Amino acid sequence: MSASQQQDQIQQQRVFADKCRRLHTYLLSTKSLLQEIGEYNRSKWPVHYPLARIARATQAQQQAAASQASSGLRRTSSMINSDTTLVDSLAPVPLRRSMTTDDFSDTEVGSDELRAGVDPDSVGRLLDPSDLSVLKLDLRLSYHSDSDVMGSLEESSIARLFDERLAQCEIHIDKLIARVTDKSSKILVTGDLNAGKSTLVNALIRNDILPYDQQPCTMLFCEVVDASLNGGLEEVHAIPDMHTYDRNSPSTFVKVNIGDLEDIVMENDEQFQQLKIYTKDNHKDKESLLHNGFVDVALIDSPGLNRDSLKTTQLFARQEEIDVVVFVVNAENHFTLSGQDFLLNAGNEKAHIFIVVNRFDAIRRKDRCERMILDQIRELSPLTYEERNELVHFVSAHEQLADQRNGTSVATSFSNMEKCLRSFTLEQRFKSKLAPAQRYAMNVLFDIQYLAAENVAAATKRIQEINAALRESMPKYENLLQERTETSKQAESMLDSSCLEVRRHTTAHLTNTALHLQDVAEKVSYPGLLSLWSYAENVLLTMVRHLEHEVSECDRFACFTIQQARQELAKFEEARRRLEDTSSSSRQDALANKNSSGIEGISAISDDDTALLKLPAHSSPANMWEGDVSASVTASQIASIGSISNALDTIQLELADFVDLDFSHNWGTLTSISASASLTLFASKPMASNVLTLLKMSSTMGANTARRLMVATAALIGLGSVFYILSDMDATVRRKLSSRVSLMLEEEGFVERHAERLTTETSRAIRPFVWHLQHTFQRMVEAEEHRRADHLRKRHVAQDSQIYFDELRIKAQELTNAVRVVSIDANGC
Ligand SMILES: Nc1nc2c(ncn2[C@@H]2O[C@H](COP(=O)(O)OP(=O)(O)OP(=O)(O)O)[C@@H](O)[C@H]2O)c(=O)[nH]1
Repeated sequence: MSASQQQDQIQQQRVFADKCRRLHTYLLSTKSLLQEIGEYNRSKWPVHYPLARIARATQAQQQAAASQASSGLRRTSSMINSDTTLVDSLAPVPLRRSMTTDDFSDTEVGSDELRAGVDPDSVGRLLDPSDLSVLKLDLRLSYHSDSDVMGSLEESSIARLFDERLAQCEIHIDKLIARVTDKSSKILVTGDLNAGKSTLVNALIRNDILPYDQQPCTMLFCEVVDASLNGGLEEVHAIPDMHTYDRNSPSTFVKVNIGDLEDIVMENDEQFQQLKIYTKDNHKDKESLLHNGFVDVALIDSPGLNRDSLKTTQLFARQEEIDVVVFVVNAENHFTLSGQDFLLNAGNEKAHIFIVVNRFDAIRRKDRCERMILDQIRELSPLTYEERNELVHFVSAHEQLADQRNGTSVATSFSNMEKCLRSFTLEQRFKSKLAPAQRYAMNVLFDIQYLAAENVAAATKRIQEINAALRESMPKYENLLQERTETSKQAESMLDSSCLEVRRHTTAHLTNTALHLQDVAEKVSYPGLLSLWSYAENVLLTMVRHLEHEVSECDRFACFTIQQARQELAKFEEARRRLEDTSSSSRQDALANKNSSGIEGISAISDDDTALLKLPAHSSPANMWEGDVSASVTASQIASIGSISNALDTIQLELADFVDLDFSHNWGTLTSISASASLTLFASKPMASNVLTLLKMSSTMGANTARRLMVATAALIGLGSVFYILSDMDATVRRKLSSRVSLMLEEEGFVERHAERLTTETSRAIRPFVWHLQHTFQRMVEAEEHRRADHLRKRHVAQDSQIYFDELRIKAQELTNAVRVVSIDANGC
């Protein structure tokens, strides 16, 4: 190698190291974007995922694939079929069509639309559902049944699935980071059983170390590395767990004698995951793969593809850590179905595969074989076919080994293959090592842009919907406030007027009753002087009964007033219910519309609100408005009347109730009883003046005459008085008792007490209805306010999300451009 060539290689390694560093940084940034989105998805805004559109696109893709499969190439072997789901989920998703044509070559990724970020046209392209790749949710179980099933998935379930997908992407990025930072290159040698993989590895390192046989023999992965990586010691380490393996820690592996290698390779019973073989490359010059002076290379010999499904799955899983895939084809068999399937899947991440068609020595018509295999490669890996001169080689590893043993020169075809492989591994390390990481990062970043644009649109739509809902509900809210104020005022005023009416009626009615008690007593028949005592008792009882009756009358009036007030309040309640029904039905209509438009967030609020509108049990007595209010009022009034009756019962008949010396109240009666002229004369004057008149007369008539006259007069007066008293006895009883009862009622505040009692009862009977009305209105207002506050809160979240996703889209765009530039200035590195 000339000095200038060496300079070139050093320069290339420097550029490569710089690319690794930059890509490493961008992968970390991409990962932190994913973490940020995950956090946002979990805590603030469930990422809106265009599920239905993606389902439709997926179905279309599946149909297209099915029709392609039925008309053309079969993709899967029977052995792979059982693991398709697992394999698909492990394999990275292919880059979008526009990005796969040239594997990030300058001409392809440097397209104007990508350079400029996402312009309106490219947003249109990004919004194509089929464009979502890495972050596409794995919902194939639902796809085949019905796309509507996917539409029925709840937002929260999708958010959870999306979160899991993000976590998977982060893990994959971690592996890519490990790969980018890994200074060594790993070459996986794979292919069908008995294709000659082990023989090829031996030939490549000029060392007959790996066992080979006509029968299938390689049972586990054998990684061959230069002994210099083990302090120059040639050793074989059998490793049970690759994650814990450390060559300096003997507990993490079992050292195997090289002589026992064949046994362990052929009969591994799943005890070991891998063999690490530290050996010497017997190349004489610096053309050696393992020993190239620039980078540590590992050659990994793998079990045959169609060995068993577990091994095949492991092989697919290992692709992430593999830089170069050398696919060994048996020239006698061409590509088997499992080989075809492997190439198709490997192409998802590695656009270029290094293909070695081995056992070419056994082929008689070589040109025909070559043509047929190249035709297959064109179908399976077009990019590899495009570079077939460098990437497809027809060799005989077996002959090569024999030549080495014999010390004869290496066949041209084989040495050409070695040169190309070295070049592919060393000089095109970007393609083999960095491009998969770059491709994956680009896919993730495109997906982020796509989802960010989707979410900006979803947030904008939600803001518009919330604004419309707020606008629409504003007049209703104002109307509700007005209705509440007016109804409350009217209900209060009805309560006050009812109480006032009852008080006024009770006061007037009972005052009048107390004034006319004597009239009531007159209705009691007088049985005569001999039954005077029982007459007095009857009079008293009649007055009490009358009083009770009149109080009852007042109570009935109060009941009637309460009923009327309740009926009026029931009308208010009816109007309120109508208002409530109208607003809830219009809200349900709005909800139905919103749900059909796919915005589920609002429905969640409204369910809460409906619950709020329901009154608590204690505030909404069952059939409150249907009950008979009179019952409760009557119950209380009886107790009150009882207390009034008891007071009257304390009145005892007294002698004074039967005698009334005050004649002034009924002179007419007295006149009729004293028929005599003298008495008429006396009766027309006060007693004192009568006596004076008598004294004057005595001076003119003489003393004896006057004395006789006076005695006669006195006797007459006495007799008249007695007669008068006896004949006026019933009136006296009525008069005296009525005045005593009146006096007692006055003293007890009979009228005021009943007026107060009935006013209180009326208030107590009506007040709950007023409260209920006010309370239910208040609940309606609160529910509406809660709904409005919730709308505002959701709008705030949507506004934040709008800004967040817009910024996220820009960040992802910038990062996409930065990641893309890593390959633009590749300059052949
Ligand atoms: N004629 C011919 N035979 C070859 C060639 N390469 C390998 N063989 C033979 O093919 C048989 C299988 O070779 P291996 O290297 O064990 O094949 P393999 O792909 O590693 O086999 P498994 O690991 O079991 O899948 C052996 O007998 C080899 O000698 C070749 O180029 N020409």
